[in-house]
Amino acid sequence: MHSLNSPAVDLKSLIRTTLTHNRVGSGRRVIQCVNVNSSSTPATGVSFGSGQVGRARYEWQSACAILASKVESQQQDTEKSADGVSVVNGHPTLDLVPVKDRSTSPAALPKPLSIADLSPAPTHGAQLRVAYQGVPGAYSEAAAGKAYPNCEAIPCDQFEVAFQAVELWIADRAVLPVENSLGGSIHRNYDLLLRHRLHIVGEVQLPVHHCLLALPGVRKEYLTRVISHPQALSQCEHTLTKMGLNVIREAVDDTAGAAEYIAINDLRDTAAIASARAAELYGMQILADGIQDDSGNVTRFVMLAREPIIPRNDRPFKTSIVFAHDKGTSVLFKVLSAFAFRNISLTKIESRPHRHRPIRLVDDANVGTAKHFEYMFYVDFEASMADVRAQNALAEVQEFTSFLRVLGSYPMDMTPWTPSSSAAGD
Ligand SMILES: O=C(O)C(=O)Cc1ccccc1
Repeated sequence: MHSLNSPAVDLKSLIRTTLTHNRVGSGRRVIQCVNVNSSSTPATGVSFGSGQVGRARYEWQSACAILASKVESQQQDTEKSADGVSVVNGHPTLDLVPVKDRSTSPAALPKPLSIADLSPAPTHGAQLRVAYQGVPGAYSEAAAGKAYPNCEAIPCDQFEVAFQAVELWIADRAVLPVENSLGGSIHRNYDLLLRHRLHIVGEVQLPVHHCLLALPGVRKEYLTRVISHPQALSQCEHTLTKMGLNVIREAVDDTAGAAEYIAINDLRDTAAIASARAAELYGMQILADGIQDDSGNVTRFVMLAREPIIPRNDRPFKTSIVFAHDKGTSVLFKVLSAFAFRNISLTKIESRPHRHRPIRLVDDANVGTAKHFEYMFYVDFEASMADVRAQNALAEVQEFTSFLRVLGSYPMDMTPWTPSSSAAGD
């Protein structure tokens, strides 16, 4: 997949370049941020609701982080309860800054945060800072606005950067798309949830209404290429074919970034699949509106924070867990029955290859060697960790599993259902 906003970078080596790890005094590990980009143009965050509140990137870079063991995320830690600091989520309204109030020049829009910006913010006001992957006009930005209407949305060039922005206190929350009703799970983001130590503190479901965008004056017949986020491409696949477009599809990091790329490079043979807001921001025309294959196209995002919220029982909650077992998948039935016996509904189950032990070899002298795949299972269920049924179910699950972690217990998005209209006519 191409990254349009920045050249392809090896994140690990960038982290090594940007952050020097020292030991001080007692042997405590110190992560020292090096100002690698002090001459760069300041990046400002998009503010929802209350107008633009700029925050200069060089301000962030002026301070150094002393954050013991916060950067290197550890995998496979067992967390069996969720308690801590309260965070509110799930506000129903979307309150974006009107595009006409802002400059429409791409150069005036906030630049996505990159790994070079990962030094901590100075003390800040009450406005919540929410990191998302993409550039302004991305659906993740809209999800941030739905979850936290008055937040300052901070664009990041990679998901990894959005996670680290929260871990390093540059942002208070990260918003992460995890699944789509048409395209399915965004697998990479499940892996990131496991690799990092952030907690899921909320979810929002966003109806996604895709448009086909091109530069002004470009006609469909001129197009040879359509670029977008892989999820957006797959959500519009049938409609693109029905439209008779003879184009190659190319995956890029985010939808709005695709529009920005076309605008910056004056590409007259390329269209982007992105939001109407991205069209306005980057001066693109909408060639076709509502090109998702299904009008009920909805993406689920989760909000992440450094601390879990205190689970409650007075409104619908969901809990997300991940578990593994070292003796294959036979444990799955037992785990699922722990929920079934307590009448707890599962809303989602996903399996991902076990990163450290993807294959288990079982030798049978007579017939050869069986190669079993090993998995991490992600399960969402409809109960709060404050609910004794959920506590008992997890106590039982713990008996069967070699690894169990509660990713978060958080309020369900209960906003009314408003499907977006689609060109597919279904
Ligand atoms: O690329 C974006 O705009 C995103 O936020 C990711 C995405 C892509 C397609 C549907 C929903 C979210």
